[in-house]
Amino acid sequence: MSTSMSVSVSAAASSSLPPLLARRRSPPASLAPVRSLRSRSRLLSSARTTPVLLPAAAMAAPAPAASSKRDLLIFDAEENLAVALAKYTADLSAKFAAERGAFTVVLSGGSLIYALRKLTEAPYLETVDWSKWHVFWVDERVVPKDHEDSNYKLALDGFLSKVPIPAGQVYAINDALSAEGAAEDYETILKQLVKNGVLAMSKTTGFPRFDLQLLGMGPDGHIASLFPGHPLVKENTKWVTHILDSPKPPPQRITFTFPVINSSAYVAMVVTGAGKAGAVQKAISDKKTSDLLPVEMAILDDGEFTWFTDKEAVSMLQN
Ligand SMILES: O=C(O)[C@H](O)[C@@H](O)[C@H](O)[C@H](O)COP(=O)(O)O
Repeated sequence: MSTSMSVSVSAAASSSLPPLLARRRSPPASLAPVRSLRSRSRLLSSARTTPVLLPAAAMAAPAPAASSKRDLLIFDAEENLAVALAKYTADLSAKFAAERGAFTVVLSGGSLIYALRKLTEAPYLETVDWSKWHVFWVDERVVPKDHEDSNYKLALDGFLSKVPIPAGQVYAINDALSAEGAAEDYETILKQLVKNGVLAMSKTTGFPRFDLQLLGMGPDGHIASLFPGHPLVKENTKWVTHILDSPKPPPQRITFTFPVINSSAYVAMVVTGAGKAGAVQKAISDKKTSDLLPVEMAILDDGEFTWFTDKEAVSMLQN
C-alpha cells in the first residue's frame, strides 16, 4: 500500500514558499518510492517544477487504496499552472489514445475551463489527436444548453469550440428532461459507451473508469455537485444521480457519484485562490475528522490524484 504524497513546487516560486515546504526539498531516505517521483518528473518535464517528497504522516490522505498515488503541485502563478495542466492533459491524451484508441475526459464547470485554455493553443492544437477525445461532465446544471448557467455552454465557449473534437463525442445532458430523467439518461449513455468499448470499466469497483477527470473544488470543499453534509455523498449504487436542492445555484443538477469519481485512472483537482485555502488545508491535513469534506472523499481506488494549486490556495498549509 502506498500512502505517500509527492509535492512539486514551481521553481520560480521556491523563494516565497512557506518554510514547511521549502525545508522539505531534501527528503529523508525513508520516504516514498523513487519510482513515483520519477513518473511525476517525466509527466511534468516542461513545467519547470522541482519535485519533493513528503512523508506519509505529513501529507496523508485518508486510507488510500492499494495502487493510488497522490501528488500536490504548487505553482507561483495561475499562468504556470495552466501551462502544466495543458502538458499533463496532452500527455495523458497521447497515452490513452495509444493504449486504448480513445481518451475519455470528464470536465467540471467553474474556473477549470479557463485553466484549460493552453490546450487550445500551439503546440497542442496541432499535436493532440482530438479525434480520440470523448468528453463528459462530472456535473451539469439542469438548464437549457444555451443558458448562462450551463456547464456545457461554459465549456463550449471557452474550450470545445476551439478544438476539433468530433461533435458526436461530446456528451451533453438531455436538457429537455427533468433532473431525475437527465441523470438516468446520462447513466444509460455511459452504459452504452461501456458496451461499445469507448468507456473502460474498473475491474475492482464495477463502476466506469474514466481516463481523466478534470475537476474543480468550491470554497466549501464540494466537488462535482456533491456538497458537504448532503446525503448524495453517500450514494454508492448509481453512476449518475440528481440533486434538487444544491446549495450553490442553480438548485437542480445532475452529478457523477463518488464511486465513479473514485474509479478514475487520473484525477486533476485544479484549485486556485485564497478563498479555497481553508478547504485545501483541511483536505491535505493528516488530522482527519468525521466531518469529511467531499474533496476528502475523493480517494481513487487505483489511480493518480494530482492537485494543481497556486500559492494562494496552499497559503494555510504551514499552519
Ligand atoms: O457546476 C458546478 O458548479 C461546477 O462543476 C462545480 O462543481 C465547480 O467545479 C466547483 O464549484 C468549483 O468551481 P470554481 O472553480 O469556479 O470555484
